[in-house]
Amino acid sequence: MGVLWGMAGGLGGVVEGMVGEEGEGVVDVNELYVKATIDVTGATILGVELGNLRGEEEGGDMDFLTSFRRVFQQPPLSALISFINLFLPIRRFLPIEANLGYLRASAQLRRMTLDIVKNRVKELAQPDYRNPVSNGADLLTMMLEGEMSLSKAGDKMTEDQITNELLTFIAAGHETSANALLWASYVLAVHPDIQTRLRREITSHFEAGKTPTYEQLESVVYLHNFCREILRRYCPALMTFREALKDLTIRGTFIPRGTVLLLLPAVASRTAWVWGEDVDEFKPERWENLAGTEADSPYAFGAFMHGPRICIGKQFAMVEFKVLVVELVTRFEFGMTEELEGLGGREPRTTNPGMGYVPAGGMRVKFRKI
Ligand code: HEM
Repeated sequence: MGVLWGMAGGLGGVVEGMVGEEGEGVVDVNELYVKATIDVTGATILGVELGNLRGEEEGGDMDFLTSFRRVFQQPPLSALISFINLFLPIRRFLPIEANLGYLRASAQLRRMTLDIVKNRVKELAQPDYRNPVSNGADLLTMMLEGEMSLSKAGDKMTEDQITNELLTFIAAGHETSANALLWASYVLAVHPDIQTRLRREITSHFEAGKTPTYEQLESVVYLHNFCREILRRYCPALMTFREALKDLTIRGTFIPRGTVLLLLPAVASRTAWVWGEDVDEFKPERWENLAGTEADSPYAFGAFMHGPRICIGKQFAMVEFKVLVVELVTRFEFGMTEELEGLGGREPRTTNPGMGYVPAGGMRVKFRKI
């Protein structure tokens, strides 16, 4: 929790710097939140300080960040190749720079992550070592400590396997969280009533000047409902895959064994016969009165999916999301830019194709220091 609050404070500080002396300004939250969640990923998954949010010139591991961004924030052509590659493995054969640059960056990112793993193994062999970034509470340190407690060599993961796991967490853990925060900022800007209530509920639960505990954070029911409603209405991960392990029939359609199914978690979360006719409205209070199919079925809310492949970072993601929302909403008022006002109540267009639910032209929101 301490690491997360520290990172949230850093984000608040950067926004404060952006709004300057006047205390008010327009901020491109897309770029900003991706930077913030990359830094959270660095600290909590790897136990390293990436310094992305502070700005490249002020330090941080630039080589790591450059390859990280090249892989996870791909330019449009590279993103299109990645999308096609999900269905047709073209990455291995395509000799164009958009593809080759991506392949080089991914190989470099892998090498650097493996180096971090190897270094941490050496660091942990020192008797008094304590990771200074995460205080020992990062995933890599915890995995290695777990491995060290295993007695049989055959039970242990190799450094390569650990690296693969870490890369999966890095890939899955930052953009989804950044998208959730982006849509939260949009909703706060366009619904001042929700913003006021959220701020009031938060401040009434926390002691001024003291870092809230996990229990205090979890006790703010409206915050919990607000965050779940964001994830329902603006489901950040658009798609995931499953393979049918046996022949089956779903609602009259026969699906042979081996079929790869594309699942769209957002569909259940935006279906009127599940959630009711007000499915498209943003209503945090709907979570207080769940009564129909949405209450009966655990599958109604699909943001993290279900079953053995459910998002393993779900609990962490919820805490991270809440901490960042608390930090921002208690330090700033959110308002609409002329651009958002010009949409006349319509939502910004989103990218297509894409793996995430992201506004096509980015998202700019007005921040005013409280
Ligand atoms: C609001 C934020 C997030 C959302 C909406 C989200 C959603 C998802 C979804 C839909 C999946 C696919 C699950 C499936 O196929 O059944 C997934 C997988 C995964 N998520 Fe998240 N996620 C979020 C944040 C995070 C964070 C912060 C982490 C890491 C700390 C994380 C780690 C993972 C991992 C490792 C997987 C792969 C699991 C596997 O392949 O078995 N996620 N996530």
